[in-house]
Amino acid sequence: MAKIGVFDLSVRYGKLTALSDLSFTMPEGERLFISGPNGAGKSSLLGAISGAVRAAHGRIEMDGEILSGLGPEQIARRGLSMVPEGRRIFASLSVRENLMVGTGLRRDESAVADDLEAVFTAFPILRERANAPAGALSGGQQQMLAISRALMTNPKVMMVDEPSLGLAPKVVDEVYDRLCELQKLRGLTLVIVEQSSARAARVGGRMLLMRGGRIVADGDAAEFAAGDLLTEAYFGDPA
Ligand SMILES: Nc1ncnc2c1ncn2[C@@H]1O[C@H](COP(=O)(O)OP(=O)(O)OP(=O)(O)O)[C@@H](O)[C@H]1O
Repeated sequence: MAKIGVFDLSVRYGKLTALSDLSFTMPEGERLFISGPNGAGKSSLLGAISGAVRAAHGRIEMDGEILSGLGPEQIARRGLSMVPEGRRIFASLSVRENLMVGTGLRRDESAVADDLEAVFTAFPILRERANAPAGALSGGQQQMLAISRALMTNPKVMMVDEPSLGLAPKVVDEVYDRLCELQKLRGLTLVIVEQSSARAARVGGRMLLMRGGRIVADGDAAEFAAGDLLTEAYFGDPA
């Protein structure tokens, strides 16, 4: 059974069609990059899966259960967590308070404490700065905080919208290294919006290339970057 299944999904904003009859499935533990130019529909796809954006038609499933029609909180309770574009941390709250925001739906207090320890072990800087206001962190540290906050919900599936946005290449490397370690450690199914197919190829995984609200290619990220120079030239590559 697929971990995530998307079937004939369409999303419209008024008269504008953002996603058009889009379908794909992904198995548990997969790392899937979603790439494509501005306006391709990448964020709309993540929004529809997480319940933040309403589908015009189609069906989304997780572990065979239909998610369509459920709200973001109900979907989060089923184990799907989202790291939004722009990170959206609470600048005036401390790092620790930001992390605890992610645990609002959980009742398992001792497991929450274990997860906090695991996050602090993965990102020692967050332990060091636990009582500092999150707004005082650097951009890369804020991205790590946003990822950690999502992990504190104890997700099975995590979706990250453009983790490299506005970060220096070296910091992006570090964010991806940690993300991949955590995926392995927790057996996460990971969906990442990444504009740079070269970056996706370096990290490794499957890639869906979107354009105009449709999937135009689906394959190994490394093969895209190595073999399809025309695509690369057409879409450009900010990395
Ligand atoms: N809330 C909204 N209301 C109206 N139109 C929207 C809304 N959100 C997105 N759109 C439009 O839907 C299309 C898909 O946008 P979306 O943000 O999903 O693409 P994207 O691939 O994530 O783009 P980017 O890389 O720029 O973030 C675009 O034409 C966009 O202008």
